[in-house]
Amino acid sequence: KPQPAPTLYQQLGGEQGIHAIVEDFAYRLADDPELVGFFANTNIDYFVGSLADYLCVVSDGPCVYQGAPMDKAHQHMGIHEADFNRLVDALQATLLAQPISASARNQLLKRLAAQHAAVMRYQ
Ligand code: HEM
Repeated sequence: KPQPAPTLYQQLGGEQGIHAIVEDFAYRLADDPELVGFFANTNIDYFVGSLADYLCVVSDGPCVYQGAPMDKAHQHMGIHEADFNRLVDALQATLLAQPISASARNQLLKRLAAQHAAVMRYQ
């Protein structure tokens, strides 16, 4: 009997895989002098949990995202195009450091890139 194609969530390693992604990503943000300032007033435990839920939903996983929509979540942070690209590069480095296939990595980056307009809406 043919097996259903694995969801992107499964390809990312499910709950454990996404946990590892957000953890690695948070360390990269903290280590990046250009990005860390954006998170100066952020509750990092909350952020990491909410980002994990978000990535789970975006990858068709069995989660509920209860945070703000992407336009409101980032409004008036003064995010410039270069900041956006830098954050995506940090995420790319995270995904490369995890046991994730190129196909899954590119699918996730594509789904997140689709949020560019929303994130930049109120900058
Ligand atoms: C496609 C790109 C992005 C995605 C998918 C994304 C996703 C998220 C999510 C899910 C949250 C949690 C929101 C909540 O729980 O209400 C969040 C918060 C945040 N994001 Fe992003 N983000 C993106 C781009 C960026 C960029 C480019 C920056 C800055 C350079 C940034 C800075 C922040 C900060 C500082 C917070 C925490 C806000 C707070 O403390 O309340 N994000 N983001």
